[in-house]
Parts: sequence; structure tokens; C-alpha cells
Amino acid sequence: MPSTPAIEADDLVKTYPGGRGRPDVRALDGLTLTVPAGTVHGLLGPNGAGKSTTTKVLTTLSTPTSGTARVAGHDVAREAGEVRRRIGYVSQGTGADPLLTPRENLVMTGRLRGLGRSAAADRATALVDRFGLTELADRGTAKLSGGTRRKLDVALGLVGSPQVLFLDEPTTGLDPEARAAMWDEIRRLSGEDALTVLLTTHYLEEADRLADGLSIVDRGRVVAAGTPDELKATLAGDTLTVDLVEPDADVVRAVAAAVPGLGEVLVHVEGPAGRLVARTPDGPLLVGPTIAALQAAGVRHGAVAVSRPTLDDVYLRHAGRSWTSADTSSTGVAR
Ligand SMILES: Nc1ncnc2c1ncn2[C@@H]1O[C@H](COP(=O)(O)OP(=O)(O)OP(=O)(O)O)[C@@H](O)[C@H]1O
Repeated sequence: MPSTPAIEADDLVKTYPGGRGRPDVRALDGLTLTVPAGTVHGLLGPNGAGKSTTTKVLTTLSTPTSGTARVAGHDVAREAGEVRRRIGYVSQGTGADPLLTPRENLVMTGRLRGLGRSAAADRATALVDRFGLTELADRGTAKLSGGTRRKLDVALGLVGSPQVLFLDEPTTGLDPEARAAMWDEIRRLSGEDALTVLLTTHYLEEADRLADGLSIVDRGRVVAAGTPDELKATLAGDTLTVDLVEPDADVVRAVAAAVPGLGEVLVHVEGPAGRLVARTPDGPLLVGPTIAALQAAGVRHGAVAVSRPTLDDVYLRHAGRSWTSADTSSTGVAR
């Protein structure tokens, strides 16, 4: 593996004007990232965490307020043209023109990237074959299924034979079958073509299954990085989760603190529902004492679960709130 990383971002800051007297939005707040060449790297974070902004800066579509980044060996600000020649970018929305056929879309993109007529046609045919689109290549793009259209989007990102491919939420909106097919495709790309892939996602499972390395992004910063297994291994033991009914968070914290063996404890309250999440070296052993202590304090509870650490737990540890609640409530930070 070459020693120069495919992507290096150092202390990126991006501030958007708040508008109408509102404070500025600090979409990136000192984001630092390294992606080795030939790997799939996941940028994982809830809505508004700063994933798309990171991708826009790395693909030269947006200029950072401060900080530096190099992609495929070139500086995104000073050598934007060099970077663009070496990357492919598949945005969240489809890039394909619905009025053209898939093949026409591929040829047009090739021409726009400077390929001659026959080179663009050859590249289109190669990508049509590569993505199993032969039968659909000359039919209307508008009639393609969501999964096939997304495949075409990825094919369009590969027209320029990039070294680094950026995929912004490649499987959002796809059904489970199409999502699994896209995962296979992405794995194949990095394995066979030695391509570096940076993908943004807010699906924990996608990151867990697909990424060689992960950066968990929250509020414009990387809060944890490593392989999925490394990240999970930072959390030894089990996670004990107890659903709570109309809890008083202070009471629950006090009760949990008095149960010997319960480690880090987080209590979430959302409306009438709540949840206690605790790290413990031995989950099954601690279920009985924890429930007894809650009941003795008059705390009503629902389901109790013991699980091995997941990426959600890793996120919880670093961001101080669970993935699900972050995903629904976070809209980024206004400062
Ligand atoms: N052009 C813009 N002007 C003002 N604020 C913006 C702009 N683009 C993004 N933001 C804000 O910057 C923050 C980060 O947004 P970004 O789109 O990078 O997050 P994300 O992690 O990609 O989220 P999503 O999964 O929803 O795409 C959010 O608070 C967003 O509202």
C-alpha cells in the first residue's frame, strides 16, 4: 500500500453565515481525517454532523474557512484542478439526466471530462458491462428502479477513472436488497480496482459492514476513529439498557450510582419515555440488582436488554447521546 494517504484533512473549519441576524453555523469545527489509499472509509454521523460539508471541501466544491486538505496527493485549495482530475463524486441526489439513456449519460459525462468521442463510448460500454446494466443501457433512465439508478450514479462517478471516489449517502432511500447489492458493488470497487472510497452514511450497519476505517463525526469534528472492531473494542464488557417510564433522570442516576458494578451510566429522557444505558463488565449479573434498585426507588421500567458493544454504544460514549436521538434531534450547532 502506498505510504501517502489518499485523503488527509487537517483542522478543517467551515462557517456558513447564519442569515437574518442568526449566528453563523460552524458546520466543520476542526475536522481532521486520514484515509489510507485503497481503503473504504466511512464518515459516520447524524443529520447535520458535517459529513456533506466535509465531502464538499474534499471535492473542491466548497472552500474551507481555515485548515488544509490534500486529496490524491494535491491540495484542495491550491491545486483544485489536479484534485478534480483524480476524483469521482456521487452526490446525494442523482446526477443522471432522466431524459437520456444510461449509456448517453455515461458518454456525456465522459465528454464533459474531456474524453474524445470514441474513448467516451468505450468507457461507457466498459462501465455498462461492469455494473451489469447491459440490458437497460439504452432504455429510459427515468424508468430505472431506485437501486439501478444509484448504480448508474456510481458508474457516472467512475467515468474519469478516479483514484478516490466520494459517495454521499449511497444507499439512502434504497430497499434492503438494493442496499446489499450496492454494498457488494462498493466492496468490489475497492478490492478489484484499488480505489479509495470515502462514503458518508448515517447507517451504523452500513459503516460496520463496509468500512475498513471509520471516522465518527459529530458537530463538525471527528469524535472517534478506527476500524469498526477497534472502535467497539474500546468498550469492554456489556451494555445494559433499561427502558424507563416517566423517569426523573436525577433519581435514576443516583440509583444507578449505588449499584456496585455498573460503570458509565447515561440516562436519556425524551417526553414521557426514558432509557438508562450502562456499561458493565458483566451484564447478565447486573440485571437483577439494577432492576431491584430501580423498583425500590419507585422508578417504573419497561424492557431490559443486555448486549455486546455496538457502534451505537461507541457513538454514545463519544457524543454523550444515542445515535437514534441524535439522528432525530440534531441539526448541527449554531454558535
Ligand atoms: N449552505 C449552507 N448554508 C448554511 N448552513 C449550512 C449550509 N450547508 C450546510 N449547512 C449547515 O451545516 C451543518 C452541517 O451540514 P452537513 O450537510 O454538512 O451535515 P451532514 O452531516 O451531511 O447532514 P445530512 O446527513 O443531513 O446531509 C448543518 O447545521 C447544516 O444545516
